[in-house]
Amino acid sequence: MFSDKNVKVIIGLFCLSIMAFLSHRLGIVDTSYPILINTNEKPKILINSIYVDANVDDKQGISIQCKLTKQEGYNFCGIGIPLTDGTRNNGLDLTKFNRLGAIIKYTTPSDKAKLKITFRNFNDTYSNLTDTVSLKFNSISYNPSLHELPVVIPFDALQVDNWWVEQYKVGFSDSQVELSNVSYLEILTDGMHTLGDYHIEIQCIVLYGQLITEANLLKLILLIWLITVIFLVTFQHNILKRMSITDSLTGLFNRQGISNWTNKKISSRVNRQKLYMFYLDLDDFKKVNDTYGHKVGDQLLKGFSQHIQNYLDCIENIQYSFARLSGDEFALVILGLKEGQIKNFAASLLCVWESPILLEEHEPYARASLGIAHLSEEINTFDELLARADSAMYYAKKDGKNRFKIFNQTVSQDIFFRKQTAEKIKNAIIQDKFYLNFMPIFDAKSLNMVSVEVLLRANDQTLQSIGPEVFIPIAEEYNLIKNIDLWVIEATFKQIKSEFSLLNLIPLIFCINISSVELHNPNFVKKLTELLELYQIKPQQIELEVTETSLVEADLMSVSTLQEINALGINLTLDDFGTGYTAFSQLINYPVSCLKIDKTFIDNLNSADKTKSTMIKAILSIAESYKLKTVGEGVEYYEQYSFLLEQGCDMIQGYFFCKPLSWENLKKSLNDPNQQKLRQEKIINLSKHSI
Ligand SMILES: Nc1nc2c(ncn2[C@@H]2O[C@H](COP(=O)(O)OP(=O)(O)OP(=O)(O)O)[C@@H](O)[C@H]2O)c(=O)[nH]1
Repeated sequence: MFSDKNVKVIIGLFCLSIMAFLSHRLGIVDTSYPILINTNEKPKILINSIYVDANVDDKQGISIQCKLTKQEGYNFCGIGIPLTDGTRNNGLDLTKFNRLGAIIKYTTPSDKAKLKITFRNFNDTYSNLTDTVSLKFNSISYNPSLHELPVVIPFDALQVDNWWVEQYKVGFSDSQVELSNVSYLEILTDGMHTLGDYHIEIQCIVLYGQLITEANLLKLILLIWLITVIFLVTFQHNILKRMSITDSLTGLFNRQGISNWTNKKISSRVNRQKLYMFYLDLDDFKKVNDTYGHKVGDQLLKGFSQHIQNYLDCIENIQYSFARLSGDEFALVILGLKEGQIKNFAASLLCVWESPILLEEHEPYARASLGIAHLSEEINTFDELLARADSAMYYAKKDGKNRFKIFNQTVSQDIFFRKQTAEKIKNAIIQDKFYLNFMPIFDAKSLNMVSVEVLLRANDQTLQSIGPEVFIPIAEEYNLIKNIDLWVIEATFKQIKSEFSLLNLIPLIFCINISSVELHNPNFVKKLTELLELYQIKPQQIELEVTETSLVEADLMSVSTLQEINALGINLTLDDFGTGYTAFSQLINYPVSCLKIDKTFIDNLNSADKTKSTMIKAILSIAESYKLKTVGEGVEYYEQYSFLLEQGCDMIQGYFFCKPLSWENLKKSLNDPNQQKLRQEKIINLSKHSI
């Protein structure tokens, strides 16, 4: 619970407490008060009998000479030392002292004679200035001949004189020793039982005490501990509270912080119409991490947030809250902009990070997509507002990134559509409404069918009408793709098993597409292995296709998953090759055995622009040098086929030879020996025409 700093404070305080206690015990905080030096009042002779003569000499210390001439009644003689000017509440407070040290020489006719020391305390409840005897007698009697000099008398040994208690009829509470307002110190013979000379010579009387009593010191230490602990707990609580709303990397608010801020503004209902939420997501931030490393990525996030903050601080008449939500996602809530200003503001925000962000060694560019949502009447919480801005941002990304999109009716309808589609996908999985089609792939030279790409189809009408190119990305967005991938793999394996003998005679490879999320799914390879065993499928019968774009990140996990798949004996194809950013030299890092040239290159082969054909030539030549097989997909015309054949493409896939087949038609095609011949004849005929 406590931070290192707090632990240090506690340890420090503990040491100080011990030191204070030990110092107290060792007397370092002791104090003393020499009475004879500090009093200006004249000592007084105290006697109670006409048979006693006394005279005082106060030149060196104070001494008194008494002579008892006749023994009758109780006789005493001594010195009274006034400690005050005699006014009622002007006595000494001796409570901070705990002992008295005295050098008093006492000469008597008998060595049994005792000396009495009395502190006289004034207390309004029983004392009267006109009757000095009414001052309480806090006394001790001792025999000086039994003690070495100086004698030390602890105050604990003082007692209130009994005769005084009885004479003044004081109650229990007042018959205790009391030293808070001491007016006199008396040093007397405690009775004079033998005739003769009594001599009291007071050389020195010192009161000893401590600046603070042990009990008070302990109380003080306890109080300091209490205050410190309360302070530390409050301090710690504030730190934790602050941490709980702060992003540690950028120092901005985190999601909780901006949520609190925004919800307060929403509930205050002031200026609602001027509150806008901006959802910012950096574009292609993964690439920054991959190219420069996470440390630079972190610096970029900091630099980016600083750029925006600096910009916002220059804008007058707005209130804002800016937060990092997670990863490369930020939220900005602005209060004070009018509707007409929003587009300009968003456009200027996009310019803020146009210049490169200067880091120690690199100068990476930050680009971001913005989603904007306005606080309308039907929105009551931060989360609702954020969800809208997030959806709008999603569209800004889809439209090409580095732009802004304001949440509107179209966005809202599209979200509704996507949610509904996701629901349908879920139901289709549960109700087994998917089925498979098979797209043949032919050897470019022999035109023999060597493999088929497994295609997912849905029985559900809506899914059928929108097609897999729309519903598969939605399945990815709603995290349903893993279920679909496994469904396709298992369904394919079941079909292969059902035609075991046919597929034993005609070796055909089934190419199955898997989503990029499987490359980060630690259970995928295990599940794949289980299914291979369950349906007794030979790994050589299967090929898995991953899109090139899923490998852009080139992270270690993707590569290691690919290696594990490869180790099972399953070959890998890089699908849609040419659309991603894979440098050709990177191909060596991926354990793939085949490249599938993206359809967009083949579609545009006939155009005047020769960049596509140049690209195909480059891909084919690099594949040859890396000893990778190649497939040209989306071949629809003879010219496309002949170009690919001429350039050395190994396999061809496309409507030119065959459309996707159902399982039944695939079987028929496999069983028909004339099919290959027909394809060859088609080529021969078309080649004659083209000459
Ligand atoms: N350096 C750094 N990277 C992070 C941090 N948190 C998340 N990331 C990475 O940020 C990247 C976020 O990527 P995405 O937003 O999904 O993808 P993108 O590359 O920005 O692509 P688009 O958003 O589609 O433009 C991931 O690679 C995360 O691993 C962080 O604290 N520091």
